[in-house]
Amino acid sequence: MGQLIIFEGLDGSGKGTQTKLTAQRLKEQGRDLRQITFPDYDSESSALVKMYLSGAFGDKPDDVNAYAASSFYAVDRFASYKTDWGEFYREGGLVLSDRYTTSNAVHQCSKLPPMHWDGFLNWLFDFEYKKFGIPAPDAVIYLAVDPEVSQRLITERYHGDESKKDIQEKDTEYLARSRAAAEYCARTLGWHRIECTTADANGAKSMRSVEDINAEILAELAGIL
Ligand SMILES: Cc1cn([C@H]2C[C@H](O)[C@@H](COP(=O)(O)O)O2)c(=O)[nH]c1=O
Repeated sequence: MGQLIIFEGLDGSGKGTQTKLTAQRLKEQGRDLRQITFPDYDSESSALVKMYLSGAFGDKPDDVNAYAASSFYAVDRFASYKTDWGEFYREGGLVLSDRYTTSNAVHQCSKLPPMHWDGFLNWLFDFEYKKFGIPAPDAVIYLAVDPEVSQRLITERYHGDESKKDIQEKDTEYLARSRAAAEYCARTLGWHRIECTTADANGAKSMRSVEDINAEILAELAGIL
């Protein structure tokens, strides 16, 4: 079996950028690897995910319960494993993924009261890793960002056009609950937490530089790969 490393974080945490940069740096060091990302929007397997995110089942994330929404994303992952990277992984390859089952852990957990989180997480990992049979990650790099900073980054990404946000991005209360769930998962599931926000002398918060964050990620991975 190969190794599977996940990059996780809330929307606007820079996961995509860090996954790409880490892949590039590891390739420069001579590592052969595959880089994947979820949802797999280019594949038909993401049809249900697209319907859900565009509001076909209701315009609030809570209109689709944690278990049903998780199954849409799980099917997308199963298809990608079977048709794209499974063989490479089974033959010993290194796979870096921008989001994975861990995104269901963060974003779907948050639809449930905290007392049900452990039960949901047990169900989720059994469902995806045991019943579906896709691999469990070897390590999860969790990019922690102050919610105020990540909201600013999401708005900038869409140039202030709120209508471009998907139903999860629009719901600020849901995002706050997702942050709580992410911190809980990082703490209880042994994720490697990288603090991506810094504050200046006046307390103004901003993101650390991409290179600075990446150097910390590479140092973490040096102990894993
Ligand atoms: C991959 C994945 C994403 N999500 C959520 C996170 C985002 O709010 C949303 C869309 O992902 P994106 O922002 O990376 O395009 O889907 C899950 O809830 N479970 C998953 O397994």
